[in-house]
Amino acid sequence: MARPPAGPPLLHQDRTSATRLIGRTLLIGGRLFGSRSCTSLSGPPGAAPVVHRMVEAMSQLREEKVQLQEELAALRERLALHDSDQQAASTQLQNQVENLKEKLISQAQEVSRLRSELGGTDLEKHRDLLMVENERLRQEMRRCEAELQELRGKPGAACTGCEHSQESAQLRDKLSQLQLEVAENKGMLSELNLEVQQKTDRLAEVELRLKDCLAEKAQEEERLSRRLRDSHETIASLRAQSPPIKYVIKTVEVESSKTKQALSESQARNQHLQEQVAMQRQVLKEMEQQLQSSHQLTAQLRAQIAMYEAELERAHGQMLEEMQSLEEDKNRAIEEAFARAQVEMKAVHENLAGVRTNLLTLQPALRTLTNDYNGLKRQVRGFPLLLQEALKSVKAEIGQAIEEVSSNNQELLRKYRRELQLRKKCHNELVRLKGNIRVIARVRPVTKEDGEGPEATNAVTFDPDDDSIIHLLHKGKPVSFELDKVFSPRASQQDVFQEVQALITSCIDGFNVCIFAYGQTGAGKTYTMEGTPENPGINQRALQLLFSEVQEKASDWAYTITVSAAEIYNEALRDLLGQEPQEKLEIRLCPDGSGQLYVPGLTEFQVFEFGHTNRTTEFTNLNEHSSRSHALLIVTVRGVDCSTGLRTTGKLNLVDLAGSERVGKSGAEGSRLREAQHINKSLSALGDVIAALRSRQGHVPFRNSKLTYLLQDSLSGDSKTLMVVQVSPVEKNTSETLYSLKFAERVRSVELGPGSRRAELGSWSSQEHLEWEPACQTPQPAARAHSAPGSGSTSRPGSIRRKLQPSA
Ligand SMILES: Nc1ncnc2c1ncn2[C@@H]1O[C@H](COP(=O)(O)OP(=O)(O)OP(=O)(O)O)[C@@H](O)[C@H]1O
Repeated sequence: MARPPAGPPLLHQDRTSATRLIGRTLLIGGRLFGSRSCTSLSGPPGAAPVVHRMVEAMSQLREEKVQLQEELAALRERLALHDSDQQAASTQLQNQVENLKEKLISQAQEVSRLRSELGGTDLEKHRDLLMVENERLRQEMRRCEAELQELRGKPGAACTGCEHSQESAQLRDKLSQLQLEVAENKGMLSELNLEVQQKTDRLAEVELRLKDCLAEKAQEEERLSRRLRDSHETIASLRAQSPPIKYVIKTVEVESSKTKQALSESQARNQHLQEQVAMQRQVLKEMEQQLQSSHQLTAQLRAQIAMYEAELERAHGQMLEEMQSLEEDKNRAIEEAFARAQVEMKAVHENLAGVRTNLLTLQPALRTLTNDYNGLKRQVRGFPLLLQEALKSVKAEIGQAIEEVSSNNQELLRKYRRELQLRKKCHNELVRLKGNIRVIARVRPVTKEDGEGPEATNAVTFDPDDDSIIHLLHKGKPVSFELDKVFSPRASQQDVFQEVQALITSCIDGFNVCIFAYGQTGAGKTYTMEGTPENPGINQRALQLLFSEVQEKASDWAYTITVSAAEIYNEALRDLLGQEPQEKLEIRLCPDGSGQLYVPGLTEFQVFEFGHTNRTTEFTNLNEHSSRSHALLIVTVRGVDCSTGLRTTGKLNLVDLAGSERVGKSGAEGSRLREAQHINKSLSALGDVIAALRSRQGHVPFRNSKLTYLLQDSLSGDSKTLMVVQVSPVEKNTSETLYSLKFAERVRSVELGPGSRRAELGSWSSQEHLEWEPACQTPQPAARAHSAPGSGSTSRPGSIRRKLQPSA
């Protein structure tokens, strides 16, 4: 029988063929046993048919026997084939196990080789080397430090100065640099140590795993070989037992499949182990690379250390050289110094000899000096006493000097005041000569009409050293004005009159004089000009003065004083002493061609009596008795020198102007408004005249108002003019005060020219002649020049202003 070709001992193929075999065997068995049972049951008792059937059965059995024999042969053949397959498979397994063993052995060898090559020994060696290197560097450092210390301690080092210290500093720098590098090396060493430790640990782990793998492999191997042995035994026993072959074949087939499965498992495990080995190899390779880089690093470090050592060596050499040169310098310097010292010593010795001889000659001088010193000492002891006496005398001298100085000061002050007076006089004289309008200011006291509160506070101050200065605080701003004289609220009527009396008396000498009071309503104009019965003002005092002056001169001069009183109310001039006070008067030029003005029909009283109170006053919001008209008191003094016949005429105009309040502020309306408008118009006309006079214009607009027309004589060159600007001190009136003071300053700068005296020999002018008879020729008491109702001696002095009833 031909054996089937030995195929690959694959488990799958074997399993299918074995299954087919078992199936056929069972089929054959079935028939076999089936036919047997049939034979035993169906034997007929007849001969022929029975024999026939038996023969048939026999032949059938023979066929079947042949068939079975063939099948058995085939089975045997197949069994032999199976045996050879199994043998091949086991051989293959054995080969595989052998291979694995070899591989394991080689791996173990490789591991041991790696261990021997790269393992702990080399790394440890490397580490040891680094440690040794480190130790050597430390020793080097210590040696450098010791040298440095030694250099510092050397005596010559101190005198070498800054060069040595620079060298030392350099060395110190190098040393610190080396220390730094050693520290870095130390760090790297510790890192390497750590790395080596990690690698050693990993290697031990790999070894352990390899050992485990080997043990597993050995176990597996043993198990497989045991099974193989079992399989062999089974096969042998199968071979020995051929009759129950079917069962055995089946068992073998089952066993064979299990074996195959185990084989495949062991192959898979083998695969896994191989992968692990490959991985371990990879790890080992990486470790090798790391070790390589560590080697390189170590080599670099070594090179650096060698470089530093060389540098240190060089620095050390340099330092030694420097020290040597310094030592030489020092020795040289010492020698030079020594030589110099010897020379100097010699010179000193020589000097000493000279000094000794000098000393001998100086001894007598010293003796005298000692005597002097003793004398001085005695003097010094007595010095405090001397000093005290000197101080006393000096103090006395100083006291005397101070007294002298203070008396001098007093004298100077007196002189200064005198000079001041003189200056004033000179100024006044200058003013007179220049014909300036003199301007004085008078500040009234705060009255209860001013009210209370911040509006009634004082806004005017004075200069204590200069009585011509007035300060005004207007809206928080201080403004100063300089006038000819400023009277504070404390000034009396007499004080003010004293200032103007010289001016008044000059009209006895034939001068025209004009005094007018200007200012805001309620600022005190009437008070200054008229005053009160108890405390009269300029008007009354002027008349009194004139009368007393005239009386004093009565022996040589015959004087006549006449008085007229007029008011300008709403631009109408009215006679306050006439019979018809409502009659309007006109101002005319004198027909004598003198250019003088006169008022025809104006009542003129001779003697010592004057004006009745026919002055227009009215209530306003500002002043209960506010004057709404300009009031004029005209005093004419005519004199004749009894011996020479010289005649003089002086006119004194005393004007109390109406209040310069603003229309809006006064709250006036109707007839009061008209009054205010007229007053303002006349005052602005006065301003225009002043402006024209200041700027020396050819035309002065005197005729623009009755007031300026009437005052034309007083405001032109023939007259001596004085303005009293009345000032309210309170805060609420500062705007008006400012305006008044500005106007006053403007008026002050007007130059009218020196006043001229009206004196002439011969007759009076026709007008005067008509009105006056000289007292020398017919001496009589005061006589009326012009008849007027109510004439006669009205000796009661009083206000020349009259009061009109509000309804008038
Ligand atoms: N120097 C002063 N001492 C005391 N009282 C004064 C002084 N000056 C003015 N007065 C008082 O102030 C008030 C106003 O004064 P006065 O009537 O003279 O003002 P005025 O300027 O004439 O007013 P108007 O323009 O309205 O006539 C009066 O009561 C007056 O007595």
